Amino acid sequence: MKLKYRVLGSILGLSFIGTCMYLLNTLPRIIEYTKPSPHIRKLIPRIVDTEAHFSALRKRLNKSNYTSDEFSPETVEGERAQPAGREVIKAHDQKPEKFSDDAVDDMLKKLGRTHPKMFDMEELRVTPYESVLWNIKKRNHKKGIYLPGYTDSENGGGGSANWEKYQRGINQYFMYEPDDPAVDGLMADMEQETVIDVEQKDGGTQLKLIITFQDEGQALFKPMRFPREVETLPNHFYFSDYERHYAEIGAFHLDRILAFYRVPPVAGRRFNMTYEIKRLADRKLAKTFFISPANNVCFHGSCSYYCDTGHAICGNPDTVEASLATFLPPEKIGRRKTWRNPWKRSYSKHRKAYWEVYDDLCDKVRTKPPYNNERRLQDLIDMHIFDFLTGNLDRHHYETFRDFGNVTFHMHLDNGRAFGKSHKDDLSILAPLYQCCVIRYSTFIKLSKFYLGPEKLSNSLRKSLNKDSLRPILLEPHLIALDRRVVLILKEIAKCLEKGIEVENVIVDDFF
Ligand SMILES: Nc1ncnc2c1ncn2[C@@H]1O[C@H](COP(=O)(O)OP(=O)(O)OP(=O)(O)O)[C@@H](O)[C@H]1O
Ligand SMILES: [Mn+2]
Repeated sequence: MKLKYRVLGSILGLSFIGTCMYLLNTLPRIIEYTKPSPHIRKLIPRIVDTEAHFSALRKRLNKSNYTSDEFSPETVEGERAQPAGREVIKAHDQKPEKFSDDAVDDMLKKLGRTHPKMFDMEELRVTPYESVLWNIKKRNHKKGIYLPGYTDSENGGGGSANWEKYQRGINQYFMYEPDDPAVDGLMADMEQETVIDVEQKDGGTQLKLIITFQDEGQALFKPMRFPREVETLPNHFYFSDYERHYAEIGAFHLDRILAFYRVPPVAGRRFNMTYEIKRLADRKLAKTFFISPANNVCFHGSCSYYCDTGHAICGNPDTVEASLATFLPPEKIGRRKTWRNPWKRSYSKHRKAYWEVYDDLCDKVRTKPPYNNERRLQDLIDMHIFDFLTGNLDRHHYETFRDFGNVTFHMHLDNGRAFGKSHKDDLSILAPLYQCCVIRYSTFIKLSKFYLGPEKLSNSLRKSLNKDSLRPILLEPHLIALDRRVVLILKEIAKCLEKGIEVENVIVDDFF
C-alpha cells in the first residue's frame, strides 16, 4: 500500500515538474503571439510599457531578447544590417517631387509687373546663375578691410602656403574672396598634405581633433560615425544628435554656391587611424584606441558626452572618413566675438524658446544694436535661410571678427548637425524670416533664380560636391530636399507680401 502511494506520488511529482518545464519553454512564444499588433500599440501607449515588461520576463525565462528566433538578429535576407533603431534612407523614398507653387508663381509675376527693374523675372530665367552672381557683385561694390593683424605687421603675413593666403584674404565682408585660387589650393592641400601632429580640441560635447599638416596649416577634424544613409533618430532632440562629417562638407559647398562666403573651407579626407592619428597623438588620446570585436581600429578620445567605448569612432578596419575645416587665424590676429542668436532654441526638452511662443521677438530685436545697423538683421535672416536649407537646428551662437566691427559677415561655423532629416522641412528654422518679414534682395534673387531654373540648387550642389574626394557627400534625398526648401522659403515671402507689407520693406536692398 505504502509503495503504491510512493509510486503515485513520484508520478504526480514528475508530471508536475514536466508541466513546469514545458510551460517555461513555451511561455516566451505565447507572449510573442499575444503581443498587441503595432496598430493597437499606437492607439494604447500604455501597452508599450507592458512590452518592456514582457521583454524583461522573456529575458529571465530564456535569456533571449530577440522578438523571433526564426532569423538572425544581425541580418535579414536581402537587407543590409543597419545600426539598431536608426532611420535609414531607402531607395524607394526617392519619388519625383514638384518644385513649383502657385503662390510663388503669382508673387514673381506680380513683382515683375510692379517693379520691372528690380524683378525682371524673364531676364532672370534666361541669365545663367554665374552671371546673376556677377551682376549682384557689380552692384555691391563695397571694399572691405582685411584683418589688421595681417596688414599692419609681419605676423605670419608673408607666407606663401595656401592656408596663409586664405587667412590673409579674409575680409570684412567675406570669409574668402570668391575667386581666390588659394581656396581650391587649400582644399587640395587638406586632402593630400602629410599630417605631422594630432591633438584633441578642448570644449564642445563631441570629439574633435586639431590636425597639423607639414606646411604648418591646421584643420578641425570631425569623424564619420554612421553611413550616409543613416538619418537623425526621430525621437532624438537636435541637441543630442551626432555630428556628421558630410554635413560640414555639404554646408561649405552650399554656402559657396549661394555666394554667402561665410563658412571656412572644408574638405573630406580618409585617414589611416593607426599611422595618421594614433602614431601622432599624445599619450592621453593614444590610450583611448582599441580593437573592436569586429577587428576594427576604434578610439573615443575624451570629451563631455560622447567620448566612451560605447560611442567610439571605428575604422574600416583602420581607415576613417573625416571632414577637415581649415583653421581660422589665431586669436591674436583674428580676435572673434561670439553673439547669442536671438532665435536660439531652448536646449531643454521641457522648455520652449520665447520666439516659439510669441510672435513679437523681431519688434524687440530690430530696433537694438547690432540689428538696427545696415546689414545685421539681413545677415541673421540669411543665416536662418541657410540653416533651413540644411536642416540645422543647432545655431545657438555665431561669431564675427572683432576688428571688422559691426558691419561685417556672420561666420557660419559648426554645421555638423545639418542634413540629418532629408524628408522633414523644419519651417520653424525660418522664424526670423516670417516673424520679421524681411529678406535681403540679393538672397531673394538667388533663390528666385534657383526656383526658375533651369539649373536647380540640387544640381549645382551635386556638381560641386563631386569634386570632394569622399564623393558622394550628400545622398539624393538631401539634395532634392534643397529644391523643395527653396520653394518653401519663397512661399513665406509671398505670405508677407500678401499681408500688404510694402515690397521695399520685405525685400530689402542693402547692397550686400
Ligand atoms: N575652422 C575653425 N577654426 C578655428 N576654430 C574653429 C573653427 N571652427 C570652429 N571653431 C571653434 O571651435 C569651437 C568648437 O567647434 P564646433 O562649433 O564645431 O563645435 P561645438 O559646437 O563647440 O561642439 P559641440 O557641437 O560638440 O558642442 C567653436 O565654437 C569655434 O569657436
Ligand atoms: Mn556643434
